[in-house]
Amino acid sequence: MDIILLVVIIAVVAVLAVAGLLVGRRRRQAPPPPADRGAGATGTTTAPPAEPQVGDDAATPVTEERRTVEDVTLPPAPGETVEAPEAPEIEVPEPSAGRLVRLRARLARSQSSLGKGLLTLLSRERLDEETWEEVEDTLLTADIGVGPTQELVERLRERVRVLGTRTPEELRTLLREELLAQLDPSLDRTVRTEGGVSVEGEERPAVILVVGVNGTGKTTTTGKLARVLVADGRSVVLGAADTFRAAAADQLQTWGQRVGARTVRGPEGGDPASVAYDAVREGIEATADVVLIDTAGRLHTKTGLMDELGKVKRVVEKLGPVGEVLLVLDATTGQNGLVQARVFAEVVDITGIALTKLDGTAKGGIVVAVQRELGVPVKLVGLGEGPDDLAPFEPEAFVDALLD
Ligand SMILES: Nc1nc2c(ncn2[C@@H]2O[C@H](COP(=O)(O)OP(=O)(O)OP(=O)(O)O)[C@@H](O)[C@H]2O)c(=O)[nH]1
Repeated sequence: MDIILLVVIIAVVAVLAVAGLLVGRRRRQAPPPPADRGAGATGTTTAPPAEPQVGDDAATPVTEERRTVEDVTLPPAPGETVEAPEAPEIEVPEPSAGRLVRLRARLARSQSSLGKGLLTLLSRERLDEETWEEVEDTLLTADIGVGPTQELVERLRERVRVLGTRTPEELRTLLREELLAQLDPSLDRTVRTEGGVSVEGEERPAVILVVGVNGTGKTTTTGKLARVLVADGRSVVLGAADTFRAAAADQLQTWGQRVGARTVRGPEGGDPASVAYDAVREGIEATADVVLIDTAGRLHTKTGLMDELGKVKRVVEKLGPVGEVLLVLDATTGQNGLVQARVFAEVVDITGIALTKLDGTAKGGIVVAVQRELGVPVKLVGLGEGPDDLAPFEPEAFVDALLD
């Protein structure tokens, strides 16, 4: 009998000890503060209580209001249609035709010292040596370059001499013609967006490589160009081959999303050529009209740049031809821009120039200088930070704005 009593006592003590241990462990696992549970439920009295979390103490009383079936989002019943989450609104950019005319006031403002300055000088009663020197200085200050300046001054002197007396109208016409001649209006300035054909004879989207030093507005220009192309009825795939900076890919993707263009990107620091290849493949699969590839220009040595851009081009050309290599130059950097242009031209065949930030400099003459330097036309000009502030370059509209 005594033994049975002893066994019962030992069993009771053991059960109590085990129960004590369990309760102690639970207490140590502090439950999360109520505010952390269920984002959005904080601060409101009507919000449904949060879902219980793993590790919550079942003994903690639920003091919040009970949720009703209306408060809980239930999974759809079989066959029930669910509304898709709202897609980001796609913008309809304005057509590219006539953009330069729209932006004319901006050009007139920034370049007035060139156009109006020249007109004022040429309207002087006596055109002596000193005045011609001032004409020359005005042209040089506007970064037209030494060769074109000498040519222009020579031609102006000759024509003014032949003209004799000059009316303001005659002077304007004369200056307009001579400035226009320096811009060479006969150059083909269309951005090449016709698709190509692969070596196997299959149709391919047009491929445009955008190159240039970082900070010139390259990524912004690629994004703006996507808008220009979409505005003109082309479907576009973007390739974020500037893999050095994740923010550049994010920036490009945002531009793309705004006009419904997909952006192909790779890991930060990944192989730019591989991103470019994937972008073109995506363009082929999606039967896009144009694949626009933003490349990196952060390379300090010419060999590095050559290796990288050369590789991007070679790899892309395995899929189809590259129709256009656009060099982005910042007009505000003046002669430095020309140095960059020279380096890039040695590395890759440039087919067109996009000159940015013309709204922020009086040095519009760089258009003439860079065309002369590379023998390649300026095809696009950037005239502001707005999404539609990139315009196809039209020499006539440009000169008219200078002389406004
Ligand atoms: N005023 C003006 N600003 C411009 C123009 N084009 C670009 N920008 C600005 O120039 C700055 C640099 O542009 P980005 O596109 O970031 O330059 P990036 O060359 O791609 O440089 P990374 O992003 O470092 O590769 C941005 O603030 C643009 O808004 C232009 O035509 N006019």
